[in-house]
Amino acid sequence: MEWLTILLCVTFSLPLIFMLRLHGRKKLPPGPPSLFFIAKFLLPWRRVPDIGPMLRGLHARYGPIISIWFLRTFIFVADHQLTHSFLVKGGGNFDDRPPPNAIMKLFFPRGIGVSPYGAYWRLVRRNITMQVLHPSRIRLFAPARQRACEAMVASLRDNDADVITVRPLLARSLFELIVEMSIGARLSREVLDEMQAMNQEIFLAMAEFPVFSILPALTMRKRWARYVSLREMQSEVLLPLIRATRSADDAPCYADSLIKLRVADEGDRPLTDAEMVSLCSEFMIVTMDASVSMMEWIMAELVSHPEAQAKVYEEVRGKTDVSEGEDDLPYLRAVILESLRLHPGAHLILPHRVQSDTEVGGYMVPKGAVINFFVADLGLEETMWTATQDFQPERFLDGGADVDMDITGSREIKMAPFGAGRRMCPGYMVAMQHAECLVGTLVREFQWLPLARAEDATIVDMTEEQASFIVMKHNLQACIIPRA
Ligand code: HEM
Repeated sequence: MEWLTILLCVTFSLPLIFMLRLHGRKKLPPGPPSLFFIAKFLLPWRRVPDIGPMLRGLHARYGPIISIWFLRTFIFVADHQLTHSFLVKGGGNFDDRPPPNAIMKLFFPRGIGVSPYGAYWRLVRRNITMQVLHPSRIRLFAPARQRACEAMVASLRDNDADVITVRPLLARSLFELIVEMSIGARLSREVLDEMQAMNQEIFLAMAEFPVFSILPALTMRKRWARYVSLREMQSEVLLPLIRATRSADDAPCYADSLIKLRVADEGDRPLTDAEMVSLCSEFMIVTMDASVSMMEWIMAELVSHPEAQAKVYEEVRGKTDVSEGEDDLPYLRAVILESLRLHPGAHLILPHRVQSDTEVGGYMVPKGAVINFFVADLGLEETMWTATQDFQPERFLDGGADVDMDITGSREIKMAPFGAGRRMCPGYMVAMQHAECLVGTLVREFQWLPLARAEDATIVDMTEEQASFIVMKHNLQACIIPRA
């Protein structure tokens, strides 16, 4: 039944789409015919992230900026300078977001990431930046980081398994930390398990096949009903935690700031329950997988490169608190940057929407168009980097070619794992600090070795898989030796 509905929707949309594509074709960037795109991308088994690898081929054929018509103009950009022109030099013209798809609207209806450019977005963005992610606030969570690291090390010491699977270990420690930062609670293992499972289900829903997110009530009735009940559960679990009374001795958490926030433009009203649940779950769900994937790749590179691991160890040994953001771990910071260059997380950053007609690179970029930035290959571009395939953290250290690389891209974009411009990820500093803290602790306490396989005892399988992020196809497994 679901199949029949999809087929009918697509069939009846085709003539209209084709006519609309012809209209307005003149000055747009080149691109494949809409029909080709629909036939390839809107197949029922496609998932949202599948568009990344498809775009690589389209850019190779049509150039660094392409357009595709599907109910509106979609522009795809895969070039350092053009990305900089849009996101950094473009003023406010590209800082809007398109309306969220049905799944994002259900789970995060008033999240920062999906909010259109305007007063509400400025309010909630300023709030998270100043009240939670500002370095002075991050410092207050040092005890929480310490607890998460100690629990992680204890779980490894108590574990007598020969082989450690790294991802779930990192995911649990980071989740404990993120929960404490967002709702100020230290939850039991059972509650954390339940919340992690629920969040994972919501996260996977975000990558559903695009047609499902266009017409969910028609195309995926059963699944949609499940998602609606998940959203209800999400509110039931989170609201009491957000509204709970917290001790004045604890660091002020995200929920505290949301309760105090007032929307001045709307009669100075407080945030609604739905808004607070949206914002807290955005903090807990959307950011988790990106951070865990980043750390798993970093660990994989360190297991593959024992000489780099030894240098990280030299830096962190003897430090009780690894990384309090004092720039005192230059080599580990360089390892993180090098890993992000090679494994940038996602093919595309979040979509932006054009606010007024503009000409860029000789092409018309019309008002209302949705612009996507294909950032996955920026770190491998041979015109920008040397030895692109090699793992060389030294490039980011004194004397290295990229010592001045600016991850915010304000001067120049060389890689953009966190986006750039006014809608750049506000959590980039905390994400890197958490990586320093967790990875640094793992290396301080244990030596990490590849699995001893008969064929080659030094190889880690770095094959990528396109999930919601670019993840390791085979979760990193390693052997550990406690450091003396
Ligand atoms: C490795 C971890 C992370 C990666 C790779 C990442 C990446 C990104 C990217 C690419 C964007 C879109 C930028 C754009 O549209 O130009 C974004 C947006 C965002 N990120 Fe992150 N992020 C990470 C961790 C975090 C963390 C830890 C937080 C918060 C605690 C966070 C909060 C946000 C928010 C709220 C937005 C929406 C910004 C807006 O639309 O104004 N992220 N992130």
